[in-house]
Amino acid sequence: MATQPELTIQGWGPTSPAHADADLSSSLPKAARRHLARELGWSPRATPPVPVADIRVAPSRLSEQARVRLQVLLGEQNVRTDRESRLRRAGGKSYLDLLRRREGDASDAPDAVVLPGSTEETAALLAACTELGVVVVPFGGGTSVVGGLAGVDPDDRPSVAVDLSRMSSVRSLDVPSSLVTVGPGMRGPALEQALAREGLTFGHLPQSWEFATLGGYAATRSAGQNSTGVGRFDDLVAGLTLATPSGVLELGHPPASAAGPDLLGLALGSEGTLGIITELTLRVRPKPAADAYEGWSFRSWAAGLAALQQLARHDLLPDVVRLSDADETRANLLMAAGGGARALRGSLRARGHADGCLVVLGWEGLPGLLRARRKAAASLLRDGGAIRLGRRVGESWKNHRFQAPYLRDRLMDAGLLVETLETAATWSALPTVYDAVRRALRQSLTRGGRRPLVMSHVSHGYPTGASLYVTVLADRDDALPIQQWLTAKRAATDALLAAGGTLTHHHAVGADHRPWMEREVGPLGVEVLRAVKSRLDPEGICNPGVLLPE
Ligand SMILES: Cc1cc2nc3c(=O)[nH]c(=O)nc-3n(C[C@H](O)[C@H](O)[C@H](O)COP(=O)(O)OP(=O)(O)OC[C@H]3O[C@@H](n4cnc5c(N)ncnc54)[C@H](O)[C@@H]3O)c2cc1C
Repeated sequence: MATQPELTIQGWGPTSPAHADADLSSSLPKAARRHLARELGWSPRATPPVPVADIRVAPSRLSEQARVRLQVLLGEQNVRTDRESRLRRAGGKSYLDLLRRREGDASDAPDAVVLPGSTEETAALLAACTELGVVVVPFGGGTSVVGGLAGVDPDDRPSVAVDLSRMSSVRSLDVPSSLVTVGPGMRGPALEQALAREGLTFGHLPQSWEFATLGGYAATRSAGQNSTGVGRFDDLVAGLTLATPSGVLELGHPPASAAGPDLLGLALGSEGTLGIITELTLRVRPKPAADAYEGWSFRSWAAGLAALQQLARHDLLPDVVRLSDADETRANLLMAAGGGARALRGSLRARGHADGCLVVLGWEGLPGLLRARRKAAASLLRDGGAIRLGRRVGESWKNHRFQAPYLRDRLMDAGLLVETLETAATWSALPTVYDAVRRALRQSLTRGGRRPLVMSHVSHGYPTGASLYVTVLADRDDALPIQQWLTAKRAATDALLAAGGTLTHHHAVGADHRPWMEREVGPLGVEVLRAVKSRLDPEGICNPGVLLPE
């Protein structure tokens, strides 16, 4: 089991503090900084995080009796109550998480961190915690952006973060069946490395790929940048093991079974509320023999959406599809430094696409098939009014696909609110949802004449619709930063649901979306989920603060 780098406490990246020597001027070209200042009415100001040593962590509430019991089960070194271990497992990486950590607040840190090494140890741990009245919060990569690790318990019992990093290796590989079985703490880079030796790939590439875990993806029903082609994470799970306080469930029967409702679906997206995923069997595929990433431009958002809908209808969606609206396109073009980017901006202006919408398409697979799909799609795109910008734009996106979270830290350092939200809608509802979210965010975040910048893209296409991903930047209200975002998020969520969007397309429910869960699945739906939970987790110790409404 190789050691995986730890995520920094107050931001993104493998070191702490993240990229300490980088600042906004070295991270963002001058033209992009000027654009942001103009759009937002914001002047960069230094708002650095407090030193990590000053972050407040309350004393552990785990009793001596509980600590000894867990140590007997897992070994002394796998039950940790030191400040550093607890601080590193406090919450996730949403804007609110980062704000709190940057301000020196880690009051949500677990009382201890425990590291089971097997399904049997995990099951025994859950049984012991049920008896002891200790809450368990599974901890994968700690990249939740919806408060999935908040550990809030209505009964205020002590809590342990169950760190799954000891279970992070490939357990078996069945090449003829294209199946790999892994531990839940494994991350994408390590899995890809192991599969590459056999000419295989898994291909799930969310932006958090460097740090998130396979167990976390399953627990949140994640989607990756290539999900239009390879499928969402839940499509790629052939089976899993779920350790619960009431016993162990082995779910999923590849290649297929008609034995009643699929119980595997209960574990996918369960966010640690039913138990802990201790093993996953995943579908893999041969490494693509060829790929082609390219850029196209539409004159308008509406034209872009219509063209993507045509591609979807004719089963011609590429493996990666990202259509940016005019605001996101402008910002992306300004962020790309160098002569090539300047020439591209000039050429778009000359062709009447100065306020156009960029779409990145990524194709992967066998060369002949790839050529045929691209050719057929190109003809539909041209019919829809698109102009081809070539491979350079697509390759540039591909090369920078994991960079945005690093930039977020620098923007926060300079006094900005930076957050994202996401939804999905049918092709017919998508334009309304887009308008509604933008309006709600703009109304909520405009203050003193300063407006936010709301940038969106459509990605993850389906025959029936697509996901909508929104990035919002605004001048931060330094007096009430948390309240500022909570108000905006509430307005945006109400608006997108009213317009026909889903509560979440891939970030999951966590603590943040709980208040709307009943609206998504209905009161009876919530009761069904509660009934399952009370059978598997009778004392309600499994991540009580998420998914199900209070
Ligand atoms: C910068 C950034 C970019 C992101 N980009 C994407 C993206 O492109 N696509 C996407 O889908 N998401 C994205 N996310 C969100 C996040 O990465 C996903 O939700 C991911 O699936 C979480 O995985 P994790 O291992 O970090 O889980 P954690 O954050 O550790 O946990 C998430 C939830 O799952 C539970 N959990 C974790 N492991 C297990 C387990 N083994 N058994 C049971 N429950 C478990 C936790 O208790 C928690 O409720 C992004 C987040 C960040 C910060």
